Amino acid sequence: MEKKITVLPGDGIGPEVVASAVRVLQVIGKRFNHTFHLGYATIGGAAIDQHNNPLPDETIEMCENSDAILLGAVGGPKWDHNPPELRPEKGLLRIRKHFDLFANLRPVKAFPSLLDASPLKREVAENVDLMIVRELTGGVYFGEPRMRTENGAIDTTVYSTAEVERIVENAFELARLRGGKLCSVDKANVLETSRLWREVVEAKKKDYPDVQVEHNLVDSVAMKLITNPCHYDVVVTENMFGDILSDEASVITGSLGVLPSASIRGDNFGLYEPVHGSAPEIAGQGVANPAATILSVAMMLQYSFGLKEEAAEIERAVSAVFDDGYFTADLARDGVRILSTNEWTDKVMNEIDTSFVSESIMTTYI
Ligand SMILES: NC(=O)c1ccc[n+]([C@@H]2O[C@H](COP(=O)([O-])OP(=O)(O)OC[C@H]3O[C@@H](n4cnc5c(N)ncnc54)[C@H](O)[C@@H]3O)[C@@H](O)[C@H]2O)c1
Ligand SMILES: CC(C)[C@H](C(=O)O)[C@@H](O)C(=O)O
Ligand SMILES: [Mg+2]
Repeated sequence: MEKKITVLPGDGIGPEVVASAVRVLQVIGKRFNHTFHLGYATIGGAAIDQHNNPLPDETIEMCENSDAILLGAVGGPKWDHNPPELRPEKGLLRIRKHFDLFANLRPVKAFPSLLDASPLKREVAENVDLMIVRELTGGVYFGEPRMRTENGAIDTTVYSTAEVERIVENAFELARLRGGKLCSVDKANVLETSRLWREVVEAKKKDYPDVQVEHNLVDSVAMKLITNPCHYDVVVTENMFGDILSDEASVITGSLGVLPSASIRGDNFGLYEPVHGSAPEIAGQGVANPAATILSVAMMLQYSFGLKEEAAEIERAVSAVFDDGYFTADLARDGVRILSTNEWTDKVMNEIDTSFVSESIMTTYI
């Protein structure tokens, strides 16, 4: 198979974890005989510095000519006081909106060898296997008006019925393929958009008699996700609730550094990025955990390219390296071996192919 991937390293630890994920992609390409053509472009703070624009036109153009996008992370203190249109995060929001990537899948799976790194008791965290389906192109992130007023500020949560229907449908389909359980999360006791959300879920559930549905308020889910995470299979929710709940859910696994994500829209195209951010305080030190970005590549292989065996091989390799007792600093505890980002990536590559990679399978286009 031959595919074009646009790589957007971004800011902070973004370039470090993306470099690791690209190396793992190379070794997979070699072992399974695929050619991945990579084109690099800027986004976020790096793009502001070079082009005075967090999402330059040339980046959009390269992505439009690709089969998938791999992104690191954006943001950092350097740009925190920029005007809203010149913030790194604006580039991320724009690329999601431009490509209509409305479904953000954030799987949360406990790796057995990481359980001791979780602040939760082993019996609470083990066997967790849930999927947060976060609506990604609507809600308060994009609603108008948004502005400063004379005596305050305004943000607006907006959802159309169609926007809710498509994400809810997506979640029902996933629940059908997984454990058959769907928890819809809202704040229907307060918000009008949440009451619409609940109505849409109720209407759609007639088409999915095989899926068991519950509605829960977001504040209560924030608590139950920690006290009883095994209860959940698919969790579907609006943009901001999904953002918050997914970072919260990462503590179950031991580190935010292991949570991948896929942002998709119903065809094969998608953007793949770790759930975490640019972690500026550890950037440039070679200590970041690349697992989330490597696992995001696995999601790309599965969702955009239909390469299930290759995706499973990456997941197996990551798990095996943890099982062998190798971790990055975010997962440090007594009795484990701490490796740098690159050393840990080497271990994963070795798991996949002991002879590593030939540069010839990689070509840079554009
Ligand atoms: N998708 C994205 O690009 C994205 C997501 C979240 C935050 N951000 C941006 O990142 C910047 C920093 O935000 P933050 O500190 O709130 O969140 P963050 O996710 O960058 O970091 C939160 C904590 O987790 C740690 N961490 C995160 N990823 C890690 C990894 N791979 N390995 C080891 N430790 C890791 C960090 O060191 C920090 O302690 C902000 O500018 C924010 O806007 C970007
Ligand atoms: C950086 C920020 C805009 C982004 C979001 O809130 O969606 C991040 O937190 C994420 O989870 O991808
Ligand atoms: Mg977030």
